[in-house]
Amino acid sequence: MDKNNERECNEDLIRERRKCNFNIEELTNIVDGGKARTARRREIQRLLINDPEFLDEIPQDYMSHEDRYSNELRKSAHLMQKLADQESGHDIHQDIGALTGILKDGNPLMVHLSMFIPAILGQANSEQQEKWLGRSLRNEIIGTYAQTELGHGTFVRGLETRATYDPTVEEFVLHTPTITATKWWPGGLGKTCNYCVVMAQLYTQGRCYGPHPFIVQLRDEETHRSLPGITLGEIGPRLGLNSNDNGFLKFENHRIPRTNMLMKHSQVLKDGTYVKPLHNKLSYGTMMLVRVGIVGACSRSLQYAVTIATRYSAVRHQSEIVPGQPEPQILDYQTQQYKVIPQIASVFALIFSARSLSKIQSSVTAKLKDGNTDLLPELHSLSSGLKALSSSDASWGVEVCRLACGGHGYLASSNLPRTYTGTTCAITYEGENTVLLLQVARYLIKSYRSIGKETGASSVSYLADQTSLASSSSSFSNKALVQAFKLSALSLVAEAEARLQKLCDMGQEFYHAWNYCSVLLLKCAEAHTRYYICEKYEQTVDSLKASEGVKNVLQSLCRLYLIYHITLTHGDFLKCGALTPRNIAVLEGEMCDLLAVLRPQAVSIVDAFDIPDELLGSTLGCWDGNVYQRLYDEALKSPLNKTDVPDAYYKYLLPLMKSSL
Ligand SMILES: CC/C=C\C/C=C\C/C=C\C/C=C\C/C=C\C/C=C\C=C\C(=O)SCCNC(=O)CCNC(=O)[C@H](O)C(C)(C)COP(=O)(O)OP(=O)(O)OC[C@H]1O[C@@H](n2cnc3c(N)ncnc32)[C@H](O)[C@@H]1OP(=O)(O)O
Ligand SMILES: Cc1cc2nc3c(=O)[nH]c(=O)nc-3n(C[C@H](O)[C@H](O)[C@H](O)COP(=O)(O)OP(=O)(O)OC[C@H]3O[C@@H](n4cnc5c(N)ncnc54)[C@H](O)[C@@H]3O)c2cc1C
Repeated sequence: MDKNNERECNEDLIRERRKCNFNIEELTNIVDGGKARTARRREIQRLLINDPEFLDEIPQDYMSHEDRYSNELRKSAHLMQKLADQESGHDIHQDIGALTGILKDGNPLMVHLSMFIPAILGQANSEQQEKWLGRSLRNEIIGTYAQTELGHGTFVRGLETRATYDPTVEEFVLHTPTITATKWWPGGLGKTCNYCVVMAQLYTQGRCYGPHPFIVQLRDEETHRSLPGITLGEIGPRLGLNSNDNGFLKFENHRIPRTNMLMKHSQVLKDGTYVKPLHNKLSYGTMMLVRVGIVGACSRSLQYAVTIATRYSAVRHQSEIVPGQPEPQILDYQTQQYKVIPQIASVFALIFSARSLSKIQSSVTAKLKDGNTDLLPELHSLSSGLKALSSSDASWGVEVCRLACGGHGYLASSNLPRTYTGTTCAITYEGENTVLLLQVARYLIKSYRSIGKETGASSVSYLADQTSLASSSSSFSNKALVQAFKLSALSLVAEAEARLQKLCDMGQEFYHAWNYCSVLLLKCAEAHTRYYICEKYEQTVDSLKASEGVKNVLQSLCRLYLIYHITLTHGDFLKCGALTPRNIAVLEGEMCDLLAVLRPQAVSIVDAFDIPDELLGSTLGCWDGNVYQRLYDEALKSPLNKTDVPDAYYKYLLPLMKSSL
């Protein structure tokens, strides 16, 4: 589609784009993280969308379960080949964002890329990397990450799969002792992978040392048949990601060499001696890495959904605002703006926090190389909190966008249902959100109780700022609003700690008291993480070197985000005295003003997300706004439309209609 050719475009969208008062390309560069990254993303996307191999013969929704898998595997394999062929040496992990949308409904190689390779990088020692990293990067072996079992997902310490060391032959014996110990869920495990990293309870010299990672060959490298002692299969249809062949796996006393235990952090020596790691949660590192990646992935899903909903809201006309006048664009309804525009603001919140988290991760990783694990707990807390809030915000945001498109949003061809099912899974995988938030709360309470001790953890240093509990501000700058978030988080942590302490003073065991306070603890974790997001948003926008137009747009979006979230949880702000009822009322009024200010820029802001139509894959969200013709054309692809009268009519309906004669 030629974006300069207005003649092909819907008139409403032409008018919207003429209202733009900022430099779209500049905003695109901010979204991508710089001009060079925009250029690189575009180059990759051009490479993909001009390739007919990525086209589906028929829409996926009309394919059988097997055909869907096969079709996505075909495209995934082609994608890997294509990226490997590029002389410019694309780093698929760096460029993962550029690939969003090319593969639909999951892809069978996703966990190979996002977990198997990172597990080798993060958990294997140098000899092991020598053996497996190159092969996995060249796709000579394809792997997954098999941790979750039928009986245990969250509680990793409760895993039942055993790896028992046999020093006589220097092998581990992998065994699945019960039905509940069956590995269940790993992406690509069913039919695609021939290797995997298995998390199993390590037994040596008669002692259990807890879950550790092992690399295990599952299938013959020539025939792809599952190896003796291994039972493998796919777990069946899911809400979404149906081409991911999530699988099950059982071991029957399956033997692997000692050197298949991933030994970067802990080791089992030939005689069976266990050498412990620097920190006992280092074996959870792969999960932490992916949690960081999920924050960015969620911002991309939301970009897709909000691009669709905003463009459609500009094209769609419905009802009337002024009696007797033509039907307005639905984007002119304030309630519609309230659905869509905060989601645009949320995209930037997630982008900026993802970047900040990535930086922290890099510095913690660098310190780990020098044997310093001091900041690991803080990274665990931040990555858990941000993974949880980004996935729940994005899932809710995508669903709001779907609802904002009325009936058409329910159609598969809008691409909103699939965007939703592809996002909501992130609430569950890589650590169920409630569970991760309770990990954040654990860290907060611990930090609160150790006020005065120097930990070097900056994200919780505010907990020591007791004076701020008394100081509600009368100013309403963005900085002042961020302070209100801080006050609200601090006050919730203080309240939860006091409640816990009171219960313990009354004789309750700490763990019972913890469970009894866990709804409040969850709120603490959410408030703390929201404060982190708001602070990064405000700081990033404030320090941004940008043109006036772009800066104004981002400042308005940031302010909308702050106010929107205050209004959603205003009780917490009132309770701690950070804001008064009058303040809240003023902010609510200002939120409506901001919606009106941002409304004329909405289409241009989502244009700045720069998602090519071929990747957006939506009848409602295309750049040209030619919504109705596309909806009609897609409907014609339904196999039911191949004949005027379907066979099922003769088989079932006709007999029913004639039965009473
Ligand atoms: C080069 C590659 C680059 C990039 C690639 C990366 C990303 C790709 C990009 C985008 C991703 C997009 C899409 C996603 C892709 C794939 C998703 C598809 C597949 C999904 C896979 C999975 O779901 S795998 C399975 C995931 N499972 C879980 O997450 C389980 C959750 N449970 C747990 O983590 C733990 O059980 C628990 C943390 C809840 C509790 O652990 P437990 O051992 O029982 O804990 P306790 O003994 O109670 O101790 C708690 C103390 O331990 C500390 N702790 C816990 N975890 C950590 C950690 N990771 N690090 C540091 N410390 C940790 C905790 O703070 C407690 O400390 P105390 O001091 O308070 O005791
Ligand atoms: C699409 C998808 C892909 C996946 N891919 C993989 C993969 O590649 N590899 C892999 O190993 N796994 C994978 N998983 C599994 C995933 O990691 C687990 O489903 C997840 O960790 C949650 O565990 P669970 O299913 O056992 O839920 P449960 O832990 O049983 O959770 C059920 C409920 O119990 C609550 N709950 C549990 N523990 C606590 C607690 N301590 N405190 C309070 N509430 C609690 C939860 O909040 C939740 O409401 C995948 C899952 C999905 C959905």
